[in-house]
Amino acid sequence: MVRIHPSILSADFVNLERDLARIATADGVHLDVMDAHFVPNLTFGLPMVQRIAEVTDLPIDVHLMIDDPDTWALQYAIGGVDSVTFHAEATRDAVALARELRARGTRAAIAVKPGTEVDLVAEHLREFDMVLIMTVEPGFGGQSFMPGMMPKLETLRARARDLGIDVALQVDGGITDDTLPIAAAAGADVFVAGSAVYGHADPAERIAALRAAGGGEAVAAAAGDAPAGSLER
Ligand SMILES: O=C(CO)[C@H](O)[C@H](O)COP(=O)(O)O
Ligand SMILES: [Co+2]
Repeated sequence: MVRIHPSILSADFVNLERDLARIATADGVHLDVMDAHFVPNLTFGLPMVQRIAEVTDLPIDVHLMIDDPDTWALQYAIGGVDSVTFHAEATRDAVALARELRARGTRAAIAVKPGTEVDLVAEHLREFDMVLIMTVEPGFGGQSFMPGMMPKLETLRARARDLGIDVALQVDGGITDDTLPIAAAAGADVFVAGSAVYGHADPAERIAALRAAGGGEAVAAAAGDAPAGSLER
């Protein structure tokens, strides 16, 4: 299954409601929260996520690139937010945080930067609904895909198979028509795309093209399907 989650990082923040409407055929929307500490960039925080949740029916996938998610991540477990992703590198107790998120009805996801191994994540894979393998250094859109991250996906997909669990594997950074099939072959099933969607005149056409590149059928989460969420446990 190929799920496309456009990142609004490359959208027009002044015309965000319009740009959200343009990706209505996507499977979810990816919101990059950056604090200028964990990453060298600053985007937006909870008020913006709350407002976006009011105007879109798409399942929201919040990617927290912030220090101290143990303290802040639970704030994002609000209506309309399907999953909250925190970084392994910034979290004191990832298992405890994942359990708290799940207890609040939000899917829990853990992200790893390119330099972080996935051994510990693999060890506790049952605790997470999704693992985000960063295929660029977090902080900015428009960077080049790092194919060297593919063994991490293969390791986690094999581990999930061994455990008999269905965990979503997301990739984020440099996803295009050319790189999506590489990540899909390695085991990814949720694909974040910022510039490959919003860097073009017709985002809906780009979503369809990315799905086709993954060999996936159009599985658009039409408005009204949102409660089903974009990630299946
Ligand atoms: O988390 C991110 C950056 O840290 C973004 O989600 C990602 O970079 C999307 O942008 P693009 O598809 O243009 O690479
Ligand atoms: Co992201």
